[in-house]
Amino acid sequence: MSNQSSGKFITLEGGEGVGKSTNLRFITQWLDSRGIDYVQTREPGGTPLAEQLRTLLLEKREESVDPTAELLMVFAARAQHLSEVIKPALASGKWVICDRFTDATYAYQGGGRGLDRALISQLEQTVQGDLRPDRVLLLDLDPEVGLQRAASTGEADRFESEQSAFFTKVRAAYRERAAAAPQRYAVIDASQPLGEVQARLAQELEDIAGAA
Ligand SMILES: Nc1ncnc2c1ncn2[C@@H]1O[C@H](COP(=O)(O)OP(=O)(O)OP(=O)(O)O)[C@@H](O)[C@H]1O
Ligand SMILES: Cc1cn([C@H]2C[C@H](O)[C@@H](COP(=O)(O)O)O2)c(=O)[nH]c1=O
Repeated sequence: MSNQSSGKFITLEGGEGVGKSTNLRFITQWLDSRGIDYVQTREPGGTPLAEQLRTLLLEKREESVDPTAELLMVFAARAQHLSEVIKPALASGKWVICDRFTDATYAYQGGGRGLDRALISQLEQTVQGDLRPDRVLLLDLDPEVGLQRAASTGEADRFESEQSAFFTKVRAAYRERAAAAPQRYAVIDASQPLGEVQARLAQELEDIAGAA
């Protein structure tokens, strides 16, 4: 079930370097041009506490991070983000544009780390109840190309430093989820020139805005 308020909950997903930041700017310009009231946020993060958890999750460290510990940190940040930011915004009728959400958990912790999807689903239900994004905009790209693009934007974090097999599994998990619920996912070929990616995003936004 999607959210019950008048606001729309849109998430932007994909592997590393697929163009999320670039396209988030396009999405917020589109919303501004329509006079739609929105909150732009991200995961992990979006509140001071959740941003601290983000730093802990992304920074490279000597100690290896237990996958279940990683999973619980992601959901701890999400619980805080939902109660402080996402739910209040949706309840007040705003759109929420979130850079990653629980699909990233299924992709990175489920696909990449190999954690049990049933455990993720249990935590999802506990933390979110029935709240799910109205539409997931999935930027799909060969991870090799994405990592090359990401390399141009700064030093690799703990996730970006994973082996290529990890990102192959992340991409497969995203695509699998999208194929299982095509009405909720827009899979956008992010290898296309930016203008074409953004034309497709605009179509999706029109469609979401037109939906009841
Ligand atoms: N469709 C595209 N074609 C070619 N280059 C692109 C395209 N989209 C984005 N880029 C470029 O790829 C690089 C990474 O883009 P961006 O920072 O938006 O990705 P990101 O998904 O937010 O990355 P990260 O995972 O590092 O946060 C930037 O230099 C951007 O200009
Ligand atoms: C929400 C979420 C995120 N991650 C990972 C995926 C990325 O490598 C980083 C976030 O950085 P970016 O700036 O969005 O690229 O966190 C994760 O592993 N699990 C999650 O649920």
